[in-house]
Amino acid sequence: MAAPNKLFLGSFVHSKKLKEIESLHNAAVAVDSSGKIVAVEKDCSEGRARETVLPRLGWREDEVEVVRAADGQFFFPGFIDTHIHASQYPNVGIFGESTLLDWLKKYTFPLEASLADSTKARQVYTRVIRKTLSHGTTCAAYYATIDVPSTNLLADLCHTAGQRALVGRICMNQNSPDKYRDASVESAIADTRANIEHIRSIDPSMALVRPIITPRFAPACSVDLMRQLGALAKETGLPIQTHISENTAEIAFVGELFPPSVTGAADDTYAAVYDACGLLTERTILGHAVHLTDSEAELVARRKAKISHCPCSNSALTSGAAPVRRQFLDRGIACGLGTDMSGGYSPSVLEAARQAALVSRQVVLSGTVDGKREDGAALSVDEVLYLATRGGAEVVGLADKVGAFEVGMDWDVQLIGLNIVGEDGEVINGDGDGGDVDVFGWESWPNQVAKWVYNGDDRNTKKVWVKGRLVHERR
Ligand SMILES: O=c1[nH]c(=O)c2nc[nH]c2[nH]1
Repeated sequence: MAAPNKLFLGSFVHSKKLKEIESLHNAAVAVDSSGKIVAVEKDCSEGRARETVLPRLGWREDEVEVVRAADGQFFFPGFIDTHIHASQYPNVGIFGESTLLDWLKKYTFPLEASLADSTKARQVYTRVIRKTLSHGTTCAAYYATIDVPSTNLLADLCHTAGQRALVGRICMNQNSPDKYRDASVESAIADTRANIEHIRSIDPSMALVRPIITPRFAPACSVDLMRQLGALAKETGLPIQTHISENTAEIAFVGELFPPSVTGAADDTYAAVYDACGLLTERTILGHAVHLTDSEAELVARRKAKISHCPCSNSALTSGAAPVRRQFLDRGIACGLGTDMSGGYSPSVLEAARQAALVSRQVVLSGTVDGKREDGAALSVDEVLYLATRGGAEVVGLADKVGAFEVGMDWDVQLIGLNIVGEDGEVINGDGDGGDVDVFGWESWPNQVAKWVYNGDDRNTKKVWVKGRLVHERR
């Protein structure tokens, strides 16, 4: 049976631009049976919506499902996690004192290798999808593992659960454990193609799930492998995801492994290595980019590659504080947020937004970076929410499809609920499960949203839809 047309009523909050959040109250948004927004009406009561909007759309009242945001609730675009390792979820919060290269060896490679067990993979991936949806993540750029069947399974599970996803089979053929690496460049390419074919078979129009070419990071890939993956991306037009300049030891290792004589690059910088291999494209998502030099950032901007800022992980693994404004935003580089679970300790993009705001203040406090003052580095609530939604949409190549309430976009949305505190100090609305965000009634809308950003969690995410389909409801 076709999904019904839907009419959403109440308050809507979304980013218009990087520095501008818009709140619409007493508004109506109509969503057709394919999940597309077909009308956005400001100052529109339910009665007016029924009298004018529905007839204009040719919709019969009795065929329309009406969803109302109650007092203390508002609709907000779904979050986009631009960098998340689905396979690492069981390790979330487990990183000890390690930094990137020893963390990979001690915690990460053994866990990823173990997911070749299909029972374990199903258990972990099912949980990851449920968990991220419950935190309002409507779209995720997932790294899986090198194993084809379980990576295919992740794609299947996203498709069934209704989560929009980019799913990547990891490629790594050097500086990796003997039992967890691609046997050859040929097998890595063949396995990547097999994963691409599988995803095309379950979602031929890539409406929900699409493949993404995934060289893990330069140290784990030979030049030949990176070049062939660059060629595959060109041949297929598919996006690419990888890591760049996360940690200073990693960057030094890249310099040792890939001198210009090996890559043919102009220099031995990390970005130049990827560029020489055809991996720096306008469809490339670069995770981290904490320590890019100015000339690397300029190269990234020229190639129109995108950046996933992963503040939780950058702090947890002591990688550094990325100067987001100076290096990315001021250069016009598209930037979104990544949880980078389990380098990051949380599956929540809201947590990543909060940490992006806090880490940006650490960048200010650091005074100077490379002799440059960082006074303007602090990111506002409006800016981190932009990165979590519209910025992320641009990073994953869906800027015209998701991230805001605009006619023509898909209804990928979360319903947020906050506690309203009555005169007796008790919460007077909701289901008694409203989390930590208490609203007293005198806060402006921007301040209510700020309270959600700094104190909210999955208890505030009451419902989640992707392409108009309800994919999570908090019980
Ligand atoms: O945060 C990270 N997580 C990883 O799994 C990884 N692999 C390479 N570089 C990485 N960084």
